[in-house]
Amino acid sequence: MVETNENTQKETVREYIEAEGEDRSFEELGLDARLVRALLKKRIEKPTPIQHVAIPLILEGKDVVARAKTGSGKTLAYLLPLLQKLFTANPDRKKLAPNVFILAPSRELCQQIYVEVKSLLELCRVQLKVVQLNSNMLATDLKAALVGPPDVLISTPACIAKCLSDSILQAASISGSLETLVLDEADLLLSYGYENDIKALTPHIPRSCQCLLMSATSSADVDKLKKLILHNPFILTLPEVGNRKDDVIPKNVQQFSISCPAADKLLYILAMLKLELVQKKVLIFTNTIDMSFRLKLFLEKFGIKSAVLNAELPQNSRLHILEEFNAGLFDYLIATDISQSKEKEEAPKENNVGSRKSRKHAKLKLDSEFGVVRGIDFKNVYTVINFEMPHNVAGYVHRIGRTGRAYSSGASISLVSSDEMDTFEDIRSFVGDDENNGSNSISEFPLLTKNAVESLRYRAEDVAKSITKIAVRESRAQDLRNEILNSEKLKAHFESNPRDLDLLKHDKVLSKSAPPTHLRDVPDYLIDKTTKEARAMVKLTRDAMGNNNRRRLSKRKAKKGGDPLMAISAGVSKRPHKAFKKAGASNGNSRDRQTHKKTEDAF
Ligand SMILES: Nc1ncnc2c1ncn2[C@@H]1O[C@H](COP(=O)(O)OP(=O)(O)OP(=O)(O)O)[C@@H](O)[C@H]1O
Repeated sequence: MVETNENTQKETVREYIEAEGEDRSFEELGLDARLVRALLKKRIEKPTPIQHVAIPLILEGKDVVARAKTGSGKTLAYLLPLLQKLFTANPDRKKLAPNVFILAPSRELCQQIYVEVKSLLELCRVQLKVVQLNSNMLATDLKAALVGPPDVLISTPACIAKCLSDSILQAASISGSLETLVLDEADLLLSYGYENDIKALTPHIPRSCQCLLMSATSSADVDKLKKLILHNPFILTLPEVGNRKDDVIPKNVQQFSISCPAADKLLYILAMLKLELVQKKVLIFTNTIDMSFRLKLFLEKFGIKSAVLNAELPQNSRLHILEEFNAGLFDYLIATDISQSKEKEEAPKENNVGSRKSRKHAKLKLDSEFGVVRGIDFKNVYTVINFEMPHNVAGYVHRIGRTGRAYSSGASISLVSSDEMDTFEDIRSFVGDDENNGSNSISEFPLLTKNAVESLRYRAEDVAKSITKIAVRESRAQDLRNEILNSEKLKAHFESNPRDLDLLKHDKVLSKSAPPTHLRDVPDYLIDKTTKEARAMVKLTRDAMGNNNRRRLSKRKAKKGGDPLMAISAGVSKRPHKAFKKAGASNGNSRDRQTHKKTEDAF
């Protein structure tokens, strides 16, 4: 194996960026006209920085390790050149196994990559065989899928290892045919317990195979993989996504916090959502599944419908919930991304169902926190709310990374109680909050006034009391039963109608009794002037962003059978309207005035 000389390579890349400039178009990066046209149809016009550097290097056949922040477009950075190489490959070359393996840590991610590849191929009108395999498939189905063989195989390392050990894939065929190997979300693969599966594959990776490692964070695990698989890679850690810790959160995400007692969190989130002080769509994080159901039940009493997403749900349901949320069929998704051994919520390996192997690894438990959401491209999420704070900085970075994807903007609001203050301080210092320096990365959320909160206290506390532990447990069990039934229906249905999103709804009301009508609307006399102004401003921005049209548009497209994901991206302008800048919000509080400018930019 050639010794990796990272320093030399880093220098080369830096020189490369400086020499080539940073504002080249996709054509200028050497991309095929069909791919450029396909991107335009997806409203993707200019490369992101990681694409800017990675695409030409991958086209040249270099091994690449790319580290770029969440939402920076890493998937297209490798997919575009990889497809282009397949477009121009000699069709008569020897092929006994797929030419390209794309390995990702979860089935959700495999599915996401698969959908992206299929849509690019459809738009390019190029016929390539792409398959997505998972370990739960029967050996006969795996064999049938590999007949051909396909050009691109998207899977988890566990499934590849299974195919090898069951002789569904022949080691010699891989050695003779594999041209490109991608390890996506490489920082997760080892911590998800895939080390042995990857080691089963490595001896069969031919020396000529181009290897690409994509990750959002650097870690000892990425280094280990690098040594295991790569020869002399280009290490891409772009200056703008460099090692400085304050670079980790995308600049287009405005971060806010609200300090409040733990017991008041339901009240605070109710005030934010009910008074429409945050921009939709909203992704809300809780630390336990029980809390997500408590929150869902609480919000639905006030007429706010939401869906829950967690590692306990069957795979098909999880994929379907994601699809519906991405298509804009509901605006509030409550996700639980932290596994609680107490609750047996392990989320390891591809299907996030606890396994013996995974439970052995304490390290896995820590990293499996991100099993449900890490790397998932939630479309058009504007606001991420930490209803409960993540347990560490990495959790924060990955949660916040679900908004502000690519060139879009977003906001995050963290509800911080006194017992979460230590973690919050760690996060603040990590993201570069330094009061002494006058820099303030996480500001106090300025739109929610004390009056607004207090106006809802009586109702909120009354309703919160009615949501007992038993009610939460029953709802959780009910939802799981529903989703298991759904999952079977979905499986059958998706086989014949892969794009039909309207079959099942995931944001349905769980309470046995209908929400009381008097809680649905907040009477006008309860809302003070400042809150009304803030709400008007958020509404104005929403209108300007076209968010109100999104729902209608996506539903219409979904009914027609069009690609709902594309329908959204085509329908939404991600830029706030100028008019918004003119609208103001002030609650008379001087600290709020200080952050006012920042809020204008954010919303
Ligand atoms: N050049 C571009 N211009 C605009 N949007 C883009 C561009 N490239 C990718 N996107 C969009 O940005 C979003 C995020 O891309 P992607 O999922 O590849 O990010 P990522 O870097 O893999 O993030 P993560 O580390 O969280 O997985 C996707 O919706 C993608 O379609």
